[in-house]
Amino acid sequence: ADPSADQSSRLLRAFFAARESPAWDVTESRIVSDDKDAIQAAVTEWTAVGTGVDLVITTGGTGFAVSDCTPEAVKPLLQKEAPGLVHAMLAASLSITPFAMMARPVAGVCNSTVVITLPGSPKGAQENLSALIKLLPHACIQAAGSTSSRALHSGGIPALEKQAGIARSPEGVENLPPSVHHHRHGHHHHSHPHPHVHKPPKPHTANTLGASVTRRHRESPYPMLSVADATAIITKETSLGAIVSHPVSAALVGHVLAEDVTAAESVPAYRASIVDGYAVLHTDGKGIYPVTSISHAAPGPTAPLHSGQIARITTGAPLPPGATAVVMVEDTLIVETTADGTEELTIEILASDLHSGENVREVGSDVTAGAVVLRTGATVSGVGGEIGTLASVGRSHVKVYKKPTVAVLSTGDELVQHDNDTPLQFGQIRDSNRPALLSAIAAAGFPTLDCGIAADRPGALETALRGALAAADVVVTTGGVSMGELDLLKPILEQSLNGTIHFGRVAMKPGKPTTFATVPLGTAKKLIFALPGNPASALVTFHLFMLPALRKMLGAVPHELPRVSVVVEQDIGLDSRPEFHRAYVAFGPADGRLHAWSTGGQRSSRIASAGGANAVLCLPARDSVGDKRRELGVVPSGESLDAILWGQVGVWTGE
Ligand SMILES: Nc1nc2c(c(=O)[nH]1)N[C@H]1C(S)=C(S)[C@@H](COP(=O)(O)OP(=O)(O)OC[C@H]3O[C@@H](n4cnc5c(N)ncnc54)[C@H](O)[C@@H]3O)O[C@H]1N2
Ligand code: MOO
Ligand SMILES: [Mg+2]
Repeated sequence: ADPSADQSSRLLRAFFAARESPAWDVTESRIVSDDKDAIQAAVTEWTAVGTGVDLVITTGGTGFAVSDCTPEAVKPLLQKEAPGLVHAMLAASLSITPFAMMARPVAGVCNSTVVITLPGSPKGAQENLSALIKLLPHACIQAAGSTSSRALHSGGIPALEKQAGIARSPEGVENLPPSVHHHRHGHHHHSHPHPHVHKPPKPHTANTLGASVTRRHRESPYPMLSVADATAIITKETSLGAIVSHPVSAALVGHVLAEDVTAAESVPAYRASIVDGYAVLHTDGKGIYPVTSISHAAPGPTAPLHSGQIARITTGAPLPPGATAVVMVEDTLIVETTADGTEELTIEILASDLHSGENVREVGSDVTAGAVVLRTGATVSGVGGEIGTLASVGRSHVKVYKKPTVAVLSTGDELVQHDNDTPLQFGQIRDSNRPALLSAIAAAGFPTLDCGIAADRPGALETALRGALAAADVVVTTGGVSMGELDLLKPILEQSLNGTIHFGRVAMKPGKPTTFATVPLGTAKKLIFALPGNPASALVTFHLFMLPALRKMLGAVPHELPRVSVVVEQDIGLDSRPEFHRAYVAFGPADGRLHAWSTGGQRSSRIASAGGANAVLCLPARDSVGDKRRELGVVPSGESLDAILWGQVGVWTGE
């Protein structure tokens, strides 16, 4: 009777408008009288084949009053009834009020559209809808006949079934006959203006390749993941590299062993002297003895030693057979030389209480043949200990996990090679991401492949990506993953490369549009990190997401970068997103703690914020912290924060 009194419709529209990821688009609402034919006419129109409406909800007319006839009107239109939805609504309402016993909702599918009858009371309607809302995206996708994440870019049903749910079917409005199309966007109940009357119609495709800019998404269809969830997905999708045989050489450094290494031979392989001095029979004791032979650390036979004789010997040289101990030269005196004074003839042994084996390295006393000297999972460090151990037991090759080769591709028409010496044209910038990432990846020990710059055109991007995928195990791109009409990475990954986008947005600063995908290629599954174009965002997300994944492929345990507690030496401002604030971390000898300083302006375009940084401070979102920090909007100087280390910590010299 009075449309302005329609509370339920307003509340339900607000309910849908408040939901993001997935977003719902309420395209039309209408008031009809409690008349079975009028109700059926409206529902039939909206659920007709080809309209693309995913969901029709009614509110009102579900009770016991004489005029209540909504269930009677809707039920015969349903080709499939959904008693489960009805059950969920009733259960939710019954937990709130016993009057729910008198509700008579129906729910089901008509053509490709889900239809639900809600009660008329604003509160009841919202309670019932809340009970179903999590499941509705999935229900709509099923009803629309699409189950694949690929529909995201091909027709408007969002990815990730469990989270999805834009109120559209794959047919999309563009396929409608003109009359219906006109109706969908032209006909509105007079007192219920179209909710998007001030905006162009919502697009039904996310940067569909070849579609015009007017059809791009105005809200990202990708759910916003937490950093932890995004990390977990990457870890799950990342597998150990293949096991390969690698020469024991400097190039082995940084690899992780894929076998237990046993010693094929004993070290030492002969009884060797630990000191420079004289080999003796320990039972002979103090006294003057003739030097009857000489043993140097060199291959070759050594004459046997008998009681009453001694042999001059150097460190590491083989003991003459029969010798049982070695006396250091410092514990002897020279008694007699040859006439020309160049050779020793007799020596006085001053040491007493010699025991058998004194100053002797027995066979296998450093390493016994057959013993394990290095275990699977050991990292061959640059310290040299592992290479030295492998060399000492005679290994020429060892099994390791293959290091992934990483291809680096920059995208963007504005980019020029950094060392191009012609002056920049208006609108050009130098490509800083590629040299920065190539260096960071190489410094972390991974082989790299420079794939240059790809233009912001689907064909060029696809060709560049295919080349990178064919040549490398992991591909990293920068740019083209946000909301611009030339942000083409996501649609190309899905539509052209048959890839799966595992996530396309992360709740973090910088790095919000960080995208992670896998692409099947033959029997292999290649990883693609499509990082944001902003230079600081690219470096932060590389260290946070990609470097740990590369380390996992390598076999490193743990594969995460070290996380430590630091004392901040300045107030550090908090953002509404969890932030990774570039910082310099140094050890303070005075208090034995790690201290941190900001690298200055943190805007994601400012690559200098990563200059001098050896860590990022892990700042919680402002709203998530305790009262004091929230009020101040800062973590005050002197307080502690977690930091993720990117490089070696410095030492605080007090300056
Ligand atoms: N409407 C919205 N706009 C933007 C959003 C958003 O959520 N809604 N997110 C912003 C955030 S956050 C970031 S980060 C960027 C990400 O942008 P893209 O990944 O799409 O990258 P581009 O648009 O291609 O470039 C962004 C920026 O970075 C510069 N760039 C790109 N490549 C390089 C390179 N190799 N070396 C140096 N600089 C590079 C480029 O010129 C742009 O200035 O989107 C925001 N927008
Ligand atoms: O996430 Mo963006 O990386 O803030 O600039
Ligand atoms: Mg962009």
